[in-house]
Amino acid sequence: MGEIALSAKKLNVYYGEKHAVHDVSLDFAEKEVTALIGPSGCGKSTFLRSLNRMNDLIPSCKVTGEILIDDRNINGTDTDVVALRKKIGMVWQRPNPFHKSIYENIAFGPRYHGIKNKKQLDEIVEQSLRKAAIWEETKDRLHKSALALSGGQQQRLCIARTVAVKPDVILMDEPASALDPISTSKIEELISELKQDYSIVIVTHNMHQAARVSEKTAFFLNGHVVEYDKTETIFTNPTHQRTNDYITGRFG
Ligand SMILES: Nc1ncnc2c1ncn2[C@@H]1O[C@H](COP(=O)(O)OP(=O)(O)OP(=O)(O)O)[C@@H](O)[C@H]1O
Repeated sequence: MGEIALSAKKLNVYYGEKHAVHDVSLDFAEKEVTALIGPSGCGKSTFLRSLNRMNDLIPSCKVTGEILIDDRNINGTDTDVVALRKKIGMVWQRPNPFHKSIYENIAFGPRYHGIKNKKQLDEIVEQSLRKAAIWEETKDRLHKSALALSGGQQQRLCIARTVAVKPDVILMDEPASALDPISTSKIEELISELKQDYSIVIVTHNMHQAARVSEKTAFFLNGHVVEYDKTETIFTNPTHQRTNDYITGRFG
C-alpha cells in the first residue's frame, strides 16, 4: 500500500442503543479508490459519514475510536470541523446543487474559505469544472441556474464543488445510484480520473461498479468489516465464505 491518507482505528458508531458500526479499523491509501460494499443496513454509510464527522449532525449518534489524518485524531473536541470538511469532502447519493448559478455553486466554498479575488475565483471555477468533466457542457451558461442541469450533470457539478476547495479525500455515498446508465458511466470515468489527485472512498451497491473503479474493497456485514483486500482478490478469490456468498448474489 502507498502512503496512508486516512485511517480508522477501532471505530464504533451508535445511534442510541443501536450499535451500527463495530470496531472497524481500515487504512485508506493516497490516490486510490476504496469501495465499501455490503447489504442494506450493514453500516457502510454510517461509517463513511464518520470519516468527516457528518454524524455529528445526528443528535442520537455517538462515535468512539479514532480517525487519523496526518497522524491527528479528528474525533477530538479540538477539531475544526469546517476545516476538516474542506480536507475531506463529501458527494451524496442525490445531487444537491445550491439554488444558485453554476458559477456560484463552485465559487461558494473557496469564497467561504477566504478567496475574494474575481480572477482567482474564475480560475478555480474553470479548473474545478474541467476536473469534474463538465466544463464543455457549462462554459456558456455559467451564470444560469444549476438546477436546469440534468441529474448526471448536477452530480458532476457537485463533484466540481467538492474539488473546488482542494480536498485530500473525497467521500462518495452511492454517487451514481440515482442516475441513468450513461451518466453512471461518466461518473465512473470521472472517479478514475480523480484518483490521480485525490483519495476516494465510495459506498456502492453496484458490485460491477466497485470492481470497475476501486483498487481496494471492504465488505461490511452487520456493522463489521468481514474482509478488506485488493478489489481483484475480493471479487475473484475472497478469503471468507460470507464475502463469496455476497459477491455471488446469495444474499443482500
Ligand atoms: N439516523 C439514524 N438513526 C438511527 N438509526 C440509524 C440512522 N441511520 C442509520 N441507522 C441504522 O444504522 C444501521 C446502519 O445504517 P446505514 O445507513 O449506515 O447502512 P448502509 O449499509 O449504508 O445501508 P444502505 O445500503 O441501505 O444505505 C441500520 O440498522 C440503520 O437502520
